[in-house]
Amino acid sequence: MSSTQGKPIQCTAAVAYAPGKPLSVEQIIVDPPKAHEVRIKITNTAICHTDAYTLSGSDPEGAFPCILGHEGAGIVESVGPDVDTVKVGDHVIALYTAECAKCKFCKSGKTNLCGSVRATQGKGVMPDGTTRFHNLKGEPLLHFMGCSTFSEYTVVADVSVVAIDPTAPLDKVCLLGCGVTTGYGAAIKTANVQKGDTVAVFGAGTVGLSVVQGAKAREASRIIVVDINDDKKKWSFDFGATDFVNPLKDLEEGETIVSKLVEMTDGGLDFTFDCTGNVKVMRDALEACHKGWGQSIIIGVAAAGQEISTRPFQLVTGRVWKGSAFGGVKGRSEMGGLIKDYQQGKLKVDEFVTHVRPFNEINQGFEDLHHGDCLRTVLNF
Ligand SMILES: NC(=O)C1=CN([C@@H]2O[C@H](COP(=O)(O)OP(=O)(O)OC[C@H]3O[C@@H](n4cnc5c(N)ncnc54)[C@H](OP(=O)(O)O)[C@@H]3O)[C@@H](O)[C@H]2O)C=CC1
Ligand SMILES: N[C@@H](CCC(=O)N[C@@H](CSC=O)C(=O)NCC(=O)O)C(=O)O
Ligand SMILES: [Zn+2]
Ligand SMILES: [Zn+2]
Repeated sequence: MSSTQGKPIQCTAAVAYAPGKPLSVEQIIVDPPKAHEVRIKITNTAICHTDAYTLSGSDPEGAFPCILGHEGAGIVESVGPDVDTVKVGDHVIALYTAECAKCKFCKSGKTNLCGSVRATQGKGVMPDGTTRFHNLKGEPLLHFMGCSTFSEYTVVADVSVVAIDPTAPLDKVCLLGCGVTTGYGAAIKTANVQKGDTVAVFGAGTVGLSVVQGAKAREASRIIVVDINDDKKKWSFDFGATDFVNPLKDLEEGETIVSKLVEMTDGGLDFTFDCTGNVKVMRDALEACHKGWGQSIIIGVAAAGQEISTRPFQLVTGRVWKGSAFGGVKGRSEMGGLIKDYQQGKLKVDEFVTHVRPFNEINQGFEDLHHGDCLRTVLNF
């Protein structure tokens, strides 16, 4: 039993008090876990583009003040009553896509989305409707995506955490909490890319490059990365791309990115993936699909008020628009397999860690995201 069990803990966290404002690195109080809750000592967290999106104020679910962060790993400090899936000392990854194994979604066998805690998660509270965080003035602080990994200690629902092999390095596998799993899973689960398929990936960030490595693992014949930043070219080839197209530089007069891709692949792609969150790119990605069967997978998160559009004829003629959350991966039952793939050298993770910073440099970590030389910044507590 830990000496802190059952007691509030004072620790460092980064509080998002208002959209568009830097995070405030300060001391907060983290209450003990209630029934079916787990308190985790976070050792490492990375910053995902989605954290920046919510902090910017573009997220319709964004509620402040809150503690952001959802790509984190750590060690269980204590558990509340009725928790039997993890125990004190377990090494864990927080899951923004819960898996309860009991709800209609989990039992359907058709989706990795779980209905057990999603409604309260979207409101920034624990399943009982309250928060476990407050600042030193006693003001409550909201949770985020059921994870809130930008705090040295966090409390999550027991369905939102998975124990992992303790030999896996937490400062690397924290990336399996979102970006790497999302892209890799989108290729191998949502799209289920097969040997010989042609694939185009729009946006060569951590998510897009993870799609690339999933497509490569499935032996896709052509993996074309489309990105507006030439600095992403080398990484694209390193992760398995066969071609790189920069639509700002590589198009002839009269050519569009759609016509270029259709021409490169004799009629269009078997699979395309949007990993940008830009709705115009989503349209291009759909329209670059092969007539009759091409599927376009939307992964990117678009700002509030944005909508996708295309001519319905694109769908009438057999192209399919799909979405993917957390790569279609069921976190509690499938994370162990991804960790094994990583440990056996089949899944690249370390290569995404381009920047490492102490936790108190978190605001500089958000700045890193805007630079072409950054895939992921990992923060150490
Ligand atoms: N559905 C899900 O489960 C998840 C969704 N996401 C979402 O996925 C998206 C990608 O995340 P992440 O990889 O972390 O983000 P990044 O910002 O690292 O990657 C996005 C990439 O797209 C490039 N890009 C921007 N605009 C265009 C364009 N018009 N055409 C081609 N490329 C473009 C960016 O270039 P530049 O660097 O020059 O801006 C960057 O290289 C985000 O929208 C994120 O919110 C993330 C995780 C899970
Ligand atoms: N809150 C946003 C929705 C954001 C979103 O689509 N999130 C992705 C994960 S992004 C991770 O970095 C997701 O999994 N969505 C499924 C879900 O249940 O949230 C909004 O309201 O637009
Ligand atoms: Zn994310
Ligand atoms: Zn469920």
